Amino acid sequence: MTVLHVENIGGGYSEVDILKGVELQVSVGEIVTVVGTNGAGKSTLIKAVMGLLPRLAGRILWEGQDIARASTERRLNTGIGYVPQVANVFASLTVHDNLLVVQGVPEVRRRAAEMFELFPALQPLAQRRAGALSGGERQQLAFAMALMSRPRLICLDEPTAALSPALVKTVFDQIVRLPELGCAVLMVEQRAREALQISQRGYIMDQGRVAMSGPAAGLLDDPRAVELYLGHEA
Ligand SMILES: Nc1ncnc2c1ncn2[C@@H]1O[C@H](COP(=O)(O)OP(=O)(O)OP(=O)(O)O)[C@@H](O)[C@H]1O
Repeated sequence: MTVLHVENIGGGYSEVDILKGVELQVSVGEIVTVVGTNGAGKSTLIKAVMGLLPRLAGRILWEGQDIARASTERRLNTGIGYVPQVANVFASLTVHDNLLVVQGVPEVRRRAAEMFELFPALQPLAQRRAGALSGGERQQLAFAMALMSRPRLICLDEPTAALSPALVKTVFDQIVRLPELGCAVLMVEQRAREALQISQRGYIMDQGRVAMSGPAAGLLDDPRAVELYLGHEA
């Protein structure tokens, strides 16, 4: 069952179109990855889904309702979670307080306790200021904050950016578990091969358009996708 249907969207930050007729779907239980060339519009697509793009044409159907003109707050409240690439935690607050300040969460202390079970590495850091976390710890906190409201879809903007190879694995391992929690994933990633390896389906973007799409395993095996966009296995 499709939960998110991005229907032929266009738009951008000014009068120049960055997205040009992008079509994309995410179903229940899926991990869907968007990869592609630098500047292709991958992060812009995530911003469009979250209502953060100044100019947008087309429809974004969330569980059948068009949310293309809804506020970001409403999208968050209707079950879409978001982990931005930067500025994704409050540096001056403790880890625990970062979880407690998430808006509109019932039984917030109990949910925060659940997050410490889900991300055990955060438990001993509960009283540390988030500004003093490592990159990987901070990313786990950002995930935990997004999961506090039990979203049915989470949008991740380059979740492994600036992480060491060991931490990249930890973060991808966390992402793989999200569908089991009832949360589908739409992720934009520079680490194209690794991200597709944990995904059911993928989209390859080039200059604001979807150049190729399909089952992730098929894209990883496609000579044209490998040659133009994914590179050969290391
Ligand atoms: N806030 C902004 N204002 C104006 N133009 C922007 C803004 N953010 C991005 N752009 C432009 O939009 C285009 C697409 O950027 P975007 O960040 O979506 O690409 P991307 O595919 O995520 O790239 P990368 O893989 O390099 O992160 C680029 O030309 C970029 O310069």
